[in-house]
Amino acid sequence: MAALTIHAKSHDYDVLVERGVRHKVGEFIKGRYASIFIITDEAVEKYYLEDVKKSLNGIADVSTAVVPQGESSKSMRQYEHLLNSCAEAKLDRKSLIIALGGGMVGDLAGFVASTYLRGVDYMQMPTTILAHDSSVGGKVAINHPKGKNLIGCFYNPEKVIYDIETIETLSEKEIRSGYGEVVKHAMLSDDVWFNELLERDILDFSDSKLESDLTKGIQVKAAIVQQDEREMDLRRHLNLGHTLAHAIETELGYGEITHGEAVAIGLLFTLRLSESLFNVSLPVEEYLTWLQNNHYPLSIISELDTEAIVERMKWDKKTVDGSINFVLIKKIGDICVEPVPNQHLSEQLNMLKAEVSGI
Ligand SMILES: NC(=O)c1ccc[n+]([C@@H]2O[C@H](COP(=O)([O-])OP(=O)(O)OC[C@H]3O[C@@H](n4cnc5c(N)ncnc54)[C@H](O)[C@@H]3O)[C@@H](O)[C@H]2O)c1
Ligand SMILES: O=C(O)C(=O)C[C@@H](O)[C@H](O)[C@H](O)COP(=O)(O)O
Ligand SMILES: [Zn+2]
Repeated sequence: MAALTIHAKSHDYDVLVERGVRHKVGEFIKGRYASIFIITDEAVEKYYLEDVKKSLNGIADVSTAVVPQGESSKSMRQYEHLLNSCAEAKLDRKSLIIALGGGMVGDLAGFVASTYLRGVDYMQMPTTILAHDSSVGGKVAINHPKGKNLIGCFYNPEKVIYDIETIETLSEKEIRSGYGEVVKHAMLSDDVWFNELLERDILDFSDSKLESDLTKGIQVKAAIVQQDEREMDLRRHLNLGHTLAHAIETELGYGEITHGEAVAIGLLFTLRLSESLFNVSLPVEEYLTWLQNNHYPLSIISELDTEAIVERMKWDKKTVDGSINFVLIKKIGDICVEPVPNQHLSEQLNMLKAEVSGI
């Protein structure tokens, strides 16, 4: 069991990482709330909703809402649907919303919690590898056709209860997706962890390796969000790889590529782009080999229209006055943010497309 307390401006909250902890959720909530509203998706409902409901038996009135699985549910439509469900369930300021699922559910349910009655308490119960990232730090949002997470706010959970036993039912694609954010945290951190990760087949993880990766990822994120909760400066580092990733996700249509796979590709571009700007040598070949060995969908890059992607990148939230600010890397663990001219981004994207189509 690993536990960490995040010191946020609004309140401190604990992140508990433990196998099987979904069966004990009631213990953490007892006596605090009169009613509980669990938001989940269709796939997670099938596996874990009953366990959580059982653990809340006799603790409070429990109602549930189930949204379709997939990124397209992070939408105005599902947001409105959930607000209606909150009203129908007569939730009040002594109610708790539980987000049971991956990052899609966490972002959507968190945004509902942040706006219903101008804010009710919510708890994150992540069930994917990727959600070691999304469940911590309080960014909640839905997507807009123009860009990812364009409608949202910062709203911290009361608690994060992470039952890593739930990861056993994830598909290979979702393990790959989750490791996109794990490798991002390793790049932000140090080359010991990064190099060790590159040695590994991510489908072949042991429980202890997985727990250690997730705990380290959460620690990297926690250290940053505690210093800069609202992304005035340092928190932009957590967006490493995301300017391209979000552009790809939006261009292809939400859900056509997973967020973590897009991030993994965005990180490859970031390494190449950083080399071109700083005259440094980065472990690009090693990272590319790891991506190939683990079957990340690199060929998608060659299908993209370069100018369309550059246009999409302008919707990044770090863009100021039309200038795209990119999170760049000088060496593993040494990160900076700088404006990059559109022309240079186009050239580098074309070069990466050529490189990837040749492998
Ligand atoms: N708020 C943040 O800081 C933050 C950080 C990173 C990512 N995100 C967001 O998170 C989302 C991606 O999260 P995700 O990758 O968890 O996606 P997701 O929530 O869509 O889950 C991926 C798929 O796995 C299924 N699933 C979830 N848990 C399962 C389990 N235990 N067993 C079997 N199937 C399971 C889901 O039904 C879904 O089909 C994106 O919207 C991204 O923008 C937010
Ligand atoms: O927590 C953050 O800050 C991050 O940037 C983490 C990212 O992994 C995550 O995808 C986040 O939702 C992206 O935020 P956005 O502000 O670029 O939408
Ligand atoms: Zn992300």
